[in-house]
Amino acid sequence: MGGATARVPAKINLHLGVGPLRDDGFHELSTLYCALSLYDEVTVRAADDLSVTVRGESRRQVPADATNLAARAVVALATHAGTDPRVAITIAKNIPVAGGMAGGSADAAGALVAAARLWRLDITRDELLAIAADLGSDVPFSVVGGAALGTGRGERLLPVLHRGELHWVLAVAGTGLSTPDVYREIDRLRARDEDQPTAAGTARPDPLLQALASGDVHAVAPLLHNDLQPAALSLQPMLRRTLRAGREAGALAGIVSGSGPTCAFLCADADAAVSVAAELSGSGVAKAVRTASGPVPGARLVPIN
Ligand SMILES: C[C@](O)(CO)[C@H](O)COP(=O)(O)OP(=O)(O)OC[C@H]1O[C@@H](n2ccc(N)nc2=O)[C@H](O)[C@@H]1O
Ligand SMILES: Nc1ncnc2c1ncn2[C@@H]1O[C@H](COP(=O)(O)OP(=O)(O)OP(=O)(O)O)[C@@H](O)[C@H]1O
Repeated sequence: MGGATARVPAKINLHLGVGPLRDDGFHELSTLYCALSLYDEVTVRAADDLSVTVRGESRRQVPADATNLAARAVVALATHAGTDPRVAITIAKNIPVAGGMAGGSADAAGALVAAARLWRLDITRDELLAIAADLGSDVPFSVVGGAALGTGRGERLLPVLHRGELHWVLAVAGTGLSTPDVYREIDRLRARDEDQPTAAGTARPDPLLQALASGDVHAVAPLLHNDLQPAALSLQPMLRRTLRAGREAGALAGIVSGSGPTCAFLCADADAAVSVAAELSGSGVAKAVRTASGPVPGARLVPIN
């Protein structure tokens, strides 16, 4: 029986502005997404039952049942298309789990793209993106990739101009953070300290957009911003040490990635990233240290040889 495989990148948010809590339980965002060269691979094959197999070091942290976001994606697509959803899904997991890098969203996006191919669906990009948005706020970006401005709850995307490649070091923490917990914590901190001088809210990050278009990493570095960082630091105070260690190791800037706890360090070039990664690895502040670059394209079918 045939199969299809999609390769999907992780993401970081170069800017994450969090506005007010909406009536539907989501926060209004203004975010600049960037896809990074750290990939999961999702394969779907026709089968007698819907099943999920996860491979990779972190496989035990990922549900291998119908609650897996990739399985939910396949069911949502099959329902939309009136197709039998029974496929065997295999996820080669490489993106940190519960790390703030949209790992589950990447797998959902990969499952959509691979299943659409397996079933030879005649589905428009907009239909696919609408299904993606129902699965999670980050899923449309995992489909699209590159660099994009996200508004609404993060699902409304506008591609942005970017020049050159940015080089990153990622410090992966030993314990994950739950995204809803981090949003709840920012609400708690905001209710406590009504004055939020550093919050970006829903303003568009124009200076960062210009810096990204110019391709000047030294202009980009001081403009990285994450409104969720105080909440992630409040829940995992050790991350302060990680951020300090990255800067001391020679990174131009460091931020918590999305809802954390992965910390992302922007470096001057690929050589600098290798040297920062080596130094961070020795400092013992992270469970794992990786290098990656971006922006890279979103979910793509892997050609079958
Ligand atoms: C932190 C980010 O990764 C930044 O890109 C995203 O905002 C999170 O996106 P995601 O993991 O796809 O999140 P979803 O699965 O859509 O939502 C999970 C939970 O996160 C919170 N959530 C998410 C997105 C948003 N704009 N406001 C929120 O408050 C809500 O409590 C929601 O129930
Ligand atoms: N395919 C999947 N991969 C990883 N986690 C999954 C998957 N499906 C369901 N989950 C569950 O979702 C939780 C969040 O995992 P995920 O790796 O997506 O977090 P995240 O990267 O912090 O998300 P985001 O950056 O989108 O907020 C995990 O604890 C896991 O139990």
